[in-house]
Amino acid sequence: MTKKKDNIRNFSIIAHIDHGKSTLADRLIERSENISQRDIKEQMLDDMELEQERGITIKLKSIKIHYKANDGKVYDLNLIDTPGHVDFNYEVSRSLKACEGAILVVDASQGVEAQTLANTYLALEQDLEILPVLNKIDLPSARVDEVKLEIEHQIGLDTDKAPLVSAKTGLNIEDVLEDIVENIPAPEDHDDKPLKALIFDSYYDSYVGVICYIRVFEGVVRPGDEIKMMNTGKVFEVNQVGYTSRGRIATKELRSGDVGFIEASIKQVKDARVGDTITTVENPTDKPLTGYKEVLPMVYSGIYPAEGESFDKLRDSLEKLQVNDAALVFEQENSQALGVGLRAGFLGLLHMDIITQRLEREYDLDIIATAPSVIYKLKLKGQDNEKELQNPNDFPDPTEIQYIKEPVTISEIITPKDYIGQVMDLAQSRRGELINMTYIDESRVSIKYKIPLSEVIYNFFDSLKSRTKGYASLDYEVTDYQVSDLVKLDILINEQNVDALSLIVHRDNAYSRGRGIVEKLKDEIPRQQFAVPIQAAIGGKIIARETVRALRKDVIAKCYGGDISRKKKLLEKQKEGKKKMRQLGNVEVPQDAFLAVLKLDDE
Ligand SMILES: Nc1nc2c(ncn2[C@@H]2O[C@H](COP(=O)(O)OP(=O)(O)OP(=O)(O)O)[C@@H](O)[C@H]2O)c(=O)[nH]1
Repeated sequence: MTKKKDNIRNFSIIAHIDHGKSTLADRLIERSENISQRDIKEQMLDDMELEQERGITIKLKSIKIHYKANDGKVYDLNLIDTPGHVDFNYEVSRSLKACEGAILVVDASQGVEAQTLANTYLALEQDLEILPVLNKIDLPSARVDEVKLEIEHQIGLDTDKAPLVSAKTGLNIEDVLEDIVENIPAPEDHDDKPLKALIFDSYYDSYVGVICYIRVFEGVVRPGDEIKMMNTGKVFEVNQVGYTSRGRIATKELRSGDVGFIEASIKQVKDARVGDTITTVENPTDKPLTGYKEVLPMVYSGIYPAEGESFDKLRDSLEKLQVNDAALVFEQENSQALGVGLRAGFLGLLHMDIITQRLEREYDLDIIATAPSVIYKLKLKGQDNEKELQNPNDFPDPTEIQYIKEPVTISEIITPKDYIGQVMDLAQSRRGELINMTYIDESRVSIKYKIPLSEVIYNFFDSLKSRTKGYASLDYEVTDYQVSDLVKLDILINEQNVDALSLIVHRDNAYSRGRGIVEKLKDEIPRQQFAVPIQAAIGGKIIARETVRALRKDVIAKCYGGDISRKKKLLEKQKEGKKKMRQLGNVEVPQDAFLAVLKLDDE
């Protein structure tokens, strides 16, 4: 039998969003012997500013907790943080692979939700021991017994001994730590084998280069070792190894079973990709760990500097973000309407939102993002190969198309049964095909649909939330490509095609999308000296039209001598409108108009 590293436990915390994962992590870390209560920042594992504001976990990290258990022994508990959003599922799976077990946090007032299940499945795929914990038992709305039953019925986990905690007040936190020590398997001892370590996160630091967070499965790694990334083939010399606790703490080596970091003067995270296997050049292991995947962007959008901003600054800023984000890709593109910009690929809309917000906040840039598009597969007549298509402006002449395929998802929606009707309405309006519907308990159902990805990314989640008063949850995965009747929808302002507003849509939705957009633009575009027609068209055929009527003389002249505050208001309004205008031909269009197209809702 293989020897075990009996003083080590490697675990993650998994949960549905907002069920208290980060709060519980903080409480566990507080119990660590070498960190005093005072040093704990709120939400210690989520230390990026944006993460804190949005209350979500984006970057993975690990932290070592020294815990003296009831058996009198001191354990190294390595807590590995996982992001909580579907966009980052691959990273979640790599983090879980680094562990032997997972704490499944379930909010005792909310019960099992879509992501509770989805994350549990991810953990089961990695063969982890899963320990359920009921959180928020301090809430009057907590329904411990019911939620225990839900966990037993839906997930099949025994909840008899599940700790009942309040991460907020710290109640029963000790039970969780004891549960970890007793029930999560210790890692195996393979110190004598060649090095085999998994990168489960990598992060760029401007002083030391990329810091790789790793789990060593076999062998030992020390400073001075020449290491090789088995999937990318890159070779580096290790400068330092160690673990994270209050900060990064250097050690002389990391051995099998350990979780820690490696620094090796690596310049960009692309060279130390999440999921890659590290071995040594001198004594390499024969096979890399399984499950490595190069993360590929799912949605693309044009990112343009706003009026008065420099393109070079935009490109430099995105390059800086890319150093730390292997999933972010971009290339230059030109728009007639918006000039030189970049076409960037993202894992999903949240990822896109995070990047655009970071550009605005950390790099102080004003940008315009065009409507996100998924990646289509296109085959032209007389050609043998499919091509990828993600920019509406590359849409070919329809007569040349043999077929276009679009990515489709399996989407699981969990909702209270009172909202089944609304959910089905929504899914059907988004070209959803029902796969099945199962009752989770008397009050809630899980509904599975096959829905095109483009429909899921287009406000689906927000519409779902508003139709179900926030109760429904969503999880989706792209499973397939299917042939679809897609067209390019053009938007014309003052008879000129605005390429940055073009979209690829399903023919059945083209009319309503076109109508929605022209109506929205009519509200967004201020009156000019002349009437401005706004049209939506498919292949030159106009399908919707609105007109922004011409301005009547000076707006202020009318309230001459009148109420001064009203006059001020008007002026302010004009000024605000002026602030972010974009000249399209001879029409001034506010930048917000581009956003309006993105935010368009069908409610
Ligand atoms: N009443 C009560 N509130 C809690 C408890 N644990 C967490 N919360 C609150 O629930 C909210 C979500 O907690 P987080 O720890 O941020 O949840 P999370 O699961 O980490 O969320 P993500 O990182 O966004 O996935 C916060 O407002 C917490 O203060 C608890 O035991 N009782």
